[in-house]
Amino acid sequence: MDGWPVTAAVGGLDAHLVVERATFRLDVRLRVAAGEVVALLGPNGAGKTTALRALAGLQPLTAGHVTLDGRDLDRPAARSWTPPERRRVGVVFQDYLLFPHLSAVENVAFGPRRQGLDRRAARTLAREWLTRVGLAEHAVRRPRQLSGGQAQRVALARALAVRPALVLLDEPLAALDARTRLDTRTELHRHLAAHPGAALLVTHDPLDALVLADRLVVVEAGRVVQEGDAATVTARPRTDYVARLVGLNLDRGDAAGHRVRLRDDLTLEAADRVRGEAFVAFPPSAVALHPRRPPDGPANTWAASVAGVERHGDNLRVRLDGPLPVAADVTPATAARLRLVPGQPVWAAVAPAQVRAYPVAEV
Ligand SMILES: Nc1ncnc2c1ncn2[C@@H]1O[C@H](COP(=O)(O)OP(=O)(O)OP(=O)(O)O)[C@@H](O)[C@H]1O
Repeated sequence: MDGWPVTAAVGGLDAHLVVERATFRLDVRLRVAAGEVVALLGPNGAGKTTALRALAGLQPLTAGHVTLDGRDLDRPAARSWTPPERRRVGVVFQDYLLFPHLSAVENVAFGPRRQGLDRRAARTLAREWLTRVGLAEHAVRRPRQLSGGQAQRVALARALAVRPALVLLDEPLAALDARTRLDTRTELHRHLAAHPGAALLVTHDPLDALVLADRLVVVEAGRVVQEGDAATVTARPRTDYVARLVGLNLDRGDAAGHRVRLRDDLTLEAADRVRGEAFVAFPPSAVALHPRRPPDGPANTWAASVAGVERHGDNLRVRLDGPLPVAADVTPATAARLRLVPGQPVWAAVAPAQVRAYPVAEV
């Protein structure tokens, strides 16, 4: 028993997804309110696809439940199970985009037809949806006569045309080139914002998550490691994966007031006052590099060596070895002046005002 009330999800998704495999266990609780867009993020193999497949009904649960608008779709303990085609769930999956032998309008009309609409009404509805996604003039084309971006829009129209209580999108923009991706992202945002049901989106791209989602849920190794609105998750990462995703350096130590002791030989001064176990996070742009120990006081400086240098926008990103393995962003001029080559010893400094500290225990 997972102890969640059966009726909790009136108007949205309430799920406790437990899927056991030989070498992997997914155990994730998810709630998505009607009208809310949630992004599911995580590294390769974290269980994102397994979670989407379980919600769609393509992967039965081992335990837990999927409850949509107050109705159980899967609850092994009660032997309750609804097959995929009877779930009010629309999917936009990479390996399941469109029926290749049907035209765009037939693809979109397929779901409404199966829901009982007659042929003419289903086609009218499908044409309305194609107009809505800007593809009215492509209605009779087959999927192979469409560009990747157009096929993606038809797939979205097909998913939304059945008025799903939940729409699931698996990396909806991954296959698109940069320009198409930008336009499609903007359009997708408009359609998801207008969708009255719940929406769950899997992505590797933090930008997609920030633009499209109201809330982020991060999974690693089958578990939720962090969730919250974009502002909180990006400002207060709680795992290395999330820190990399949002581009921050992250470490943890023991805090007393503004001081956080990370190692015996390294204490950082932070902008925030915390007590007990704490994370510290700061951006690579806050780390200054010096050839020698900076003269103006020992606060937040440490000796390091250059592990590697890579391009990062207009600047260079320097990976440092030493007591604090962090990244520092420097201008090409600074890199040249410091002769930053692998193995080079440097001094790193970070201003206390730029170091955020927050408790490890979630409040
Ligand atoms: N059919 C399967 N049989 C057994 N194990 C599987 C199967 N499909 C996936 N797995 C395992 O389940 C785990 C989760 O895989 P899943 O595809 O859900 O991850 P993901 O987060 O979607 O990853 P990616 O970002 O790489 O798509 C992995 O360890 C994977 O190896």
